[in-house]
Amino acid sequence: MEKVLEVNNLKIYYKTLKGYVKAIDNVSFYIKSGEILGIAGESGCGKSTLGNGLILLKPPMNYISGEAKLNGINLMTLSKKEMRRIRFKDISIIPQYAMDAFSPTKKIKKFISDLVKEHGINPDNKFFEKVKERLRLVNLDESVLNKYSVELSGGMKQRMIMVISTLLDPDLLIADEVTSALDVSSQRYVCDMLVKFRDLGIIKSMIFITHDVAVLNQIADRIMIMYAGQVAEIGDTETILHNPKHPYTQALVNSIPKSNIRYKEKKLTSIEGTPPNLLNIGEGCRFRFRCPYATEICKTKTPKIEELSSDHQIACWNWKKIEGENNE
Ligand SMILES: Nc1ncnc2c1ncn2[C@@H]1O[C@H](COP(=O)(O)OP(=O)(O)OP(=O)(O)O)[C@@H](O)[C@H]1O
Repeated sequence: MEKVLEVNNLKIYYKTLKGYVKAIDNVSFYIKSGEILGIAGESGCGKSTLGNGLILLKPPMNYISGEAKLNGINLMTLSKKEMRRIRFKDISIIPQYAMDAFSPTKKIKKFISDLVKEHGINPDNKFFEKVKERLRLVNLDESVLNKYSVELSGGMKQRMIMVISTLLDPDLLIADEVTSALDVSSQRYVCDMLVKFRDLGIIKSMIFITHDVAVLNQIADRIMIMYAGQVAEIGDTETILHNPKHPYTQALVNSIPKSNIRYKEKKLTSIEGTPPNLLNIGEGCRFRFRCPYATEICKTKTPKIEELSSDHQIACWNWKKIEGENNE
């Protein structure tokens, strides 16, 4: 099994005047070649810090320890120059709010030309033939190249961004909240397109970040659930969405409106409380303040990642007890 990305005990903190915000705190996971890993969790759990940190570690982000190896090379210790060579080509990101990144004063063609020139690529006719081929793939007419971004709809812009971010066929694409500003049918289209990009080998693998765990049913092979800067549970999509073991994953999945129940009729079971402040946060399970199953050990010791199978990991002291109670 070829691992495109291997993250081990990664810690990325924000340095602030009051201390460290422990946004990524001892996070480990991997992504196999050809795989789409969904990352979900509430706002502030560290999803974007993880995605952005893999691409560009910039202040106040501080790399503390651990590793994130892309094809065996630890991204965390690369120089700025080395990272610039890899970015866009080997690892690429569609950042949150990417749609706002287009310049209003540049036509799309000029925007693309300037971008690729920064990465040492000559935007000649041959290059634009490839761009047009990719545009056809996402059902965009090549005339969009001569338009300004304001002339494109939200869905068109998102498709344009998918094309641009994958132009150099990166091994790993990080898609951060790419569906959150879209209506349901555009969401589905974007997911289908990204899967197609993977199936065609344009990208090898992908991290798909979202606050909406339900979307992952359409796109992810495996899912990593994060809570307050740490991993709560990782498993294949079927397990996470239909047989989760961590109480946080269970609460998150229970809050998904079921498709056979009309939204208004379904009383959503929201998770009471809010995530903890990550500033100088200490030991103990970070979910304990909201967890109905928390016990003494949860207050003092951070749960270790336990391997239920090679593809299913969980960080909860009490998952077996919870399972026993649920089965009673
Ligand atoms: N520049 C910063 N300085 C200090 N703390 C920050 C900074 N950016 C983010 N944080 C904190 O880091 C933690 C993780 O934030 P992050 O944006 O990665 O979460 P997220 O899951 O992507 O949330 P969202 O979906 O709202 O972007 C949060 O506690 C957040 O307040």
